[in-house]
Amino acid sequence: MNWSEQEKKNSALEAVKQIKDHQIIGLGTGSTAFYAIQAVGELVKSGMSLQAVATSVHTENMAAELGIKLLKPEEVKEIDLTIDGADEFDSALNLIKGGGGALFREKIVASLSKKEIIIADSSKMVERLGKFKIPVEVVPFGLSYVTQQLKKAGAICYLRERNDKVFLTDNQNYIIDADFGLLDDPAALAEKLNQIEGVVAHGLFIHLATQVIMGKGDHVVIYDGN
Ligand SMILES: O=C[C@H](O)[C@H](O)[C@H](O)COP(=O)(O)O
Repeated sequence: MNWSEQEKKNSALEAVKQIKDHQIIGLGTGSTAFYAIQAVGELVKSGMSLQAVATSVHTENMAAELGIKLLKPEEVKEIDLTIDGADEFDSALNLIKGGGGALFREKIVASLSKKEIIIADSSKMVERLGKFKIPVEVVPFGLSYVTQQLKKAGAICYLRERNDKVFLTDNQNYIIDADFGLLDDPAALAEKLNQIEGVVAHGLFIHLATQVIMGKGDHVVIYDGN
């Protein structure tokens, strides 16, 4: 296992230690969340009674294979603890998420969660957010309008593709990867993006993370939010 995979795994295993019996757990999406989902599967196998809400179809499938009992978000009032990855985080624990396209469900699950733990390898920590383009999920009907509005706001826009086809999210929407450069004020930009009709969700997660657990070499560093 290379160093970044080891950091991902260490951060995931550290986060999973916070899970208690009978909790409802939010399961993230991506290559870091993968290790956490595996570890939750182990806890269930060892006899813990856990239920989970998944943030993507991919995670849903993985959890089902591991025998983790799944709930739909509409069936829960709140989630005790969510463990998810991020593409970037800063010292205020603001995040960019959505590299895998799961941002909308991830944001709903994060918003339902009493505790949102972000797990990451050390490459994800940045001084200023924005090197990673901001994923913006858009209803196909609104593509042209939203693209124009993002450009007006200063972004260079890339419609996400996969295998030479337009990428579709689990919600059958498109993703525009919006390059705003390095951000001076992520919260202000998040507010601006929230105002655009046709935007389902964007990848700026402001004040949603309770804690970031970052793998660094062979240990982990824990950052707590305010
Ligand atoms: O849509 C995907 C999610 O936001 C992921 O949590 C994020 O892209 C980080 O993924 P990874 O752990 O694979 O770097």
